[in-house]
Amino acid sequence: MSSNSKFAFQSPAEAIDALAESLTATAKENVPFSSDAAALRRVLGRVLATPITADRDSPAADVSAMDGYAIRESDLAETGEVAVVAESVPGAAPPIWNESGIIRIFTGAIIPEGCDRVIQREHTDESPTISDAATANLGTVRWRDIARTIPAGANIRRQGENLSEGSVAVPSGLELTSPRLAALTNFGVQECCLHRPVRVGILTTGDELEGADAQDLPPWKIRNSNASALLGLLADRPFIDVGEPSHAVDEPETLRAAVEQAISRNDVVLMTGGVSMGDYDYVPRILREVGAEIVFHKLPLRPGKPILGAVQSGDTASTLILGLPGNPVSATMGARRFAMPLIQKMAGIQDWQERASHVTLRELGPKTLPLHWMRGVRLVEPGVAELVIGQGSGDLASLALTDGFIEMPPQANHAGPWPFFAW
Ligand SMILES: Nc1nc2c(c(=O)[nH]1)N[C@H]1C(S)=C(S)[C@@H](COP(=O)(O)OP(=O)(O)OC[C@H]3O[C@@H](n4cnc5c(N)ncnc54)[C@H](O)[C@@H]3O)O[C@H]1N2
Ligand code: MOO
Repeated sequence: MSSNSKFAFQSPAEAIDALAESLTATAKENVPFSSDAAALRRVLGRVLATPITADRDSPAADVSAMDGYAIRESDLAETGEVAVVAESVPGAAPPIWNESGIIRIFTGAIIPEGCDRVIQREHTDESPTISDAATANLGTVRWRDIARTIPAGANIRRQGENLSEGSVAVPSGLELTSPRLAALTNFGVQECCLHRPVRVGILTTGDELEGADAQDLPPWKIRNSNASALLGLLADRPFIDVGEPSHAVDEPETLRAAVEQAISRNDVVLMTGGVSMGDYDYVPRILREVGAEIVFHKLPLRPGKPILGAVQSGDTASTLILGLPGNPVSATMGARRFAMPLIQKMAGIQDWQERASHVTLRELGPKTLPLHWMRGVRLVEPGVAELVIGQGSGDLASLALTDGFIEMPPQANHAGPWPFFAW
C-alpha cells in the first residue's frame, strides 16, 4: 500500500495491471476448421493461439486485376484490328500463347506466359461487343488511344504480392473475426490452435435475493439483477465460457463452500455483494481463509469503492476473483471496467488492455469528485454523449438508459473527451 494513501492503487488502470501480472492465458487446443457454417461458428470470436501461415503464395500466380486483354507492348503498335486468339478465365489454366493475336482475360484469371500487361476492355473497341465462346471466333479489338498509355505491369497482381508461402497470415493473440475466417479459408487451414475459452463463474451473495421469476416479493426482498447484468456482459463472447450463475446466502460456511467450488471450476470468479463494512459482509474474510491473495480491497472509485481484487494461485494457473460491490450500478460497471480486460488477457488476446473510444460530454455539471468517477452516459451523436443522472449506485432504472459509462479522474471538471466503456 502506498505510504500517502489508504488505497493500494490510485486508479482502476493500476489495479487492473496489478491483477494482470498474476494471470496467464488459458491452455491451447486444436479445433478442426472448414468452411461449413457449423465449423465457422465453432471458431468465430475465439482467440488464435498459434499463427496461421500461408500454405502458398497469395495470389498463387500472376493474375489479372481487370477484365480486358493480356498483351505485350508490341501489340499496341497495331492501329487496325487485332485478333483475339484465346481466353484466360478464372478456374482454368491459362492458354498457351503463340505470340500472334491477343488474349481476352477476366479478373482473377492467370496471365499467360509472355504477356506483360492487361488493357482493360473499356480502353478498346470490341467487335463483336460480346464474345461468343461457343464459336471459335473470339472477335477482334481496336485500341483506343488511352490503351497505348498503359505501362508494362499494369493491371497484373503479382504472384505472392499479398503474402508469400510460409509467411504469417494471421498472428496469434487475435480474435477470429469475419476477415480472419476468410484468411483461414484462403490459406487452407484444416485445424487451428485456439485458446480454451475462459471459464467464468458468477457467484452472487445476499439473503435478500430472489430469482427473476419471484412474484409478490415483500419489500425486504429483491430480485437478483446482478446475475443477469453479469451474464449479459459475458454471454455473447465466444472466448468466454460463462456458466449458470450461482448464489450463496450470507452465512460463512455456505459462502465458503460456494467460493471454493467456484474457484475449483473456473478461471475467473465474479462475486457480487458482501465486500463492504456490514456485519454480514463475509467475502474478504472468506477469500483470505481459502488462501486467495487479496491484491486490493477498496479503490478511489465511485461507484464501487469497496471493490476487491484477488488471485488464487493454482498448480498450473491462477484464478482471478473479483469481489464486486453489491449495488447494481457498482457491480455492472465494475465488471465491465475490471473483469473484461482481465478476461481478455486470460483468453490470450494480445491487446487485452482496454482500448476505449472517447466521447465528449454535451453538458457537464459543476460537481467534481476526489475519486475516479464512472458516470453513465447515453450517446447522442458520434463522439458526443450526455450524462444519465441517476439516484446513485442502486438506481438500475437510470442504468438501463445508458449506452455505457465514462471514467473521469479525480477533480476533473471539463467535458472531455473521456474514455467511454460501452456495454
Ligand atoms: N459503513 C459502510 N457501509 C458501506 C460502505 C462503506 O464504505 N462503509 N460502502 C458502501 C458502498 S459504496 C457500496 S457499493 C456498498 C457495497 O456493499 P456490499 O458489496 O457489501 O454489498 P451488499 O451490502 O451485499 O449490497 C449492497 C446493495 O446491493 C444490493 N444487491 C446486492 N446483491 C445484489 C444482486 N445480486 N442483485 C441486485 N442487488 C443486489 C443489496 O440488496 C444492497 O442494497 O456498501 C455500502 N455500504
Ligand atoms: O460506491 Mo458504492 O458503489 O456507491 O454504491
